Amino acid sequence: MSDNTTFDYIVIGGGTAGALMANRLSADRKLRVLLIEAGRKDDYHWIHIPVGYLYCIGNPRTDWLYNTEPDAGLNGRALRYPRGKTLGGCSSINGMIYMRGQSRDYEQWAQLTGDDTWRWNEVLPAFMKHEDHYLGDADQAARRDADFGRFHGHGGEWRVEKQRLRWDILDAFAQAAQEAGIPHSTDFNRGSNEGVGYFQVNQKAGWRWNTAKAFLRPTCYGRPNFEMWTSAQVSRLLFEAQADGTQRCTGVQVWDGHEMVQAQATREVLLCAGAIGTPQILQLSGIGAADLLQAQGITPVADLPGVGANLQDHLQIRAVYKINGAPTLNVLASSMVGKARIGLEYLLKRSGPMSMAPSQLGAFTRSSPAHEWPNLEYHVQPLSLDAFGEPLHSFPAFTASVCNLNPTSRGTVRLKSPRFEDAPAIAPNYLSTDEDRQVAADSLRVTRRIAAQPALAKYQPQEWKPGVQYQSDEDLARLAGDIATTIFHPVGTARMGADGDPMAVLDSRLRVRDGRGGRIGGLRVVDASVMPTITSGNTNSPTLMIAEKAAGWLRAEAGTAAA
Ligand SMILES: Cc1cc2nc3c(=O)[nH]c(=O)nc-3n(C[C@H](O)[C@H](O)[C@H](O)COP(=O)(O)OP(=O)(O)OC[C@H]3O[C@@H](n4cnc5c(N)ncnc54)[C@H](O)[C@@H]3O)c2cc1C
Repeated sequence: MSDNTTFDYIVIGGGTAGALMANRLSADRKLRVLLIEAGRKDDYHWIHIPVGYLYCIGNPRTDWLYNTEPDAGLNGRALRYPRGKTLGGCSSINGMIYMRGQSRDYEQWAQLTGDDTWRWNEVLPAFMKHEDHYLGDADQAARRDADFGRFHGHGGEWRVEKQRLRWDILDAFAQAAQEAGIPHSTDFNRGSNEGVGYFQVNQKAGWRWNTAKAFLRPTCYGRPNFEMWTSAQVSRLLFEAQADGTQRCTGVQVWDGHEMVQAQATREVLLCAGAIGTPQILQLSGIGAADLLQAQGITPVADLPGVGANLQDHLQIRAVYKINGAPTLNVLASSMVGKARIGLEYLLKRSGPMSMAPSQLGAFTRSSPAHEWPNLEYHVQPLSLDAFGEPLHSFPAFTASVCNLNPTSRGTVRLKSPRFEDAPAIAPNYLSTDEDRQVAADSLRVTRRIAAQPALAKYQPQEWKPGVQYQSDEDLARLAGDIATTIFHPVGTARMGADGDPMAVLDSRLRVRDGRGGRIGGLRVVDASVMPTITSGNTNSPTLMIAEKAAGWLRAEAGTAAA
């Protein structure tokens, strides 16, 4: 920590969005940038070996170890709710799937905010700016199609690769999905992700590619205008009343593990603490629903009921099929010999199950013909278990996990106490609308239709969960509540929205509103919490896109856009 604790920008959270923000802002040597991360550096081997997510989730070295409140839609179950607590944030423990969502998601954001900057054609360049797609590599020229350059970037920091392993059972599932009418897809990232195919992943040569490696390590660490505090948790924001009666965020208060310290920002504080951390910090700082704050003894700075509301997540319903005659991880990893073979393959070739993203095969389709766009995403895995953190089953099986991409259920993140050390109450309220329960039941029927196709017949799939005896809408929705879990995509808890929208926490340029029609100066939120609606896919790369756009605006405002 340097003696001078005054910076141009302070970035709170060195996760997905925060790492990119810190990189882009500190690229201008005239700007002093401080990055504050509650977790430690990402120098832990299981972060970098792809299969290591199994050992990072539930591990205090890398995970905040949150749990949800008991959830009525899940028949009273509470879920483990992992969030990355290390440099790279969730990108250090996530499933590495590279997915932008669907063009309609961004058209909807533009409509909800009244700002065309969020339209698909306007966000596409921000996705591409930091992309380093393997098909752009010189030796891949023959494999590119004519449209590749319209949709993909090369030479940026964010590496996208194809996976390094395939499984017979997943190939058969892909074939069965096509027999059930889902087209084959080689690229889920061109605006419509409809189809079935292997996911592309954020890996480089068989290692996880997190945002710390992409945006911090090669560049920021060597910049004299960049400072980073790790194991440092922001406890609240600092404000000063201005002569015109408005409030300005002037800095942060930080617990450095020994004492409370402060840092000041002359330009802006960027809140990039994620969909749980960001509403928690805002509420601790007096920005939130006034009644909630007062109940915790916190003096409101801005009465914004949208802070911590609008929590949206994808709920994955994990149907398990026992099979015969194909290798699955359940069996391969059950013996010492199998484990040794897996280890050796990774050591020698950086391939095999240790290089495996948790889900390799994906599919996007509709729960019923009434849906104009695909509203379901499949993550198909050559393994099965009762719950993450539990051992693999001893019998050969695959899991066809399906999630509703556009849930209408909304949850909350609310302080339980005014102490920054205490986790907030996370209540996703899964399956709390009739529409979501109907989609859950219909999605399990789509899974059954795929499993019944000829391509899978030779493996004799038997539905182990939820079980063929359950057929009615009511049974299937209830059973979904038993076998479903988060797919780790909380968003929307400090959402942007148009002027006059009482639940909008931010304007469309991510500035924090003051609850009286104005803005709080010097403060923006830049992370997954800003999304008004969840994207129709995995949420990491959309969060990077948001940060790329915000960084562009800040650099333009600082007069250094071209630097
Ligand atoms: C297990 C798992 C699997 C996933 N799989 C995928 C996938 O395959 N593909 C995909 O696209 N998405 C996936 N996601 C989701 C995706 O990773 C997230 O949506 C994305 O990383 C969110 O980025 P963020 O910047 O909003 O937050 P984060 O990446 O969570 O960053 C927030 C950072 O802020 C820090 N922080 C929080 N509070 C404080 C504080 N008070 N003081 C200082 N620092 C603080 C945190 O420690 C963290 O480093 C997954 C997520 C998880 C957890």
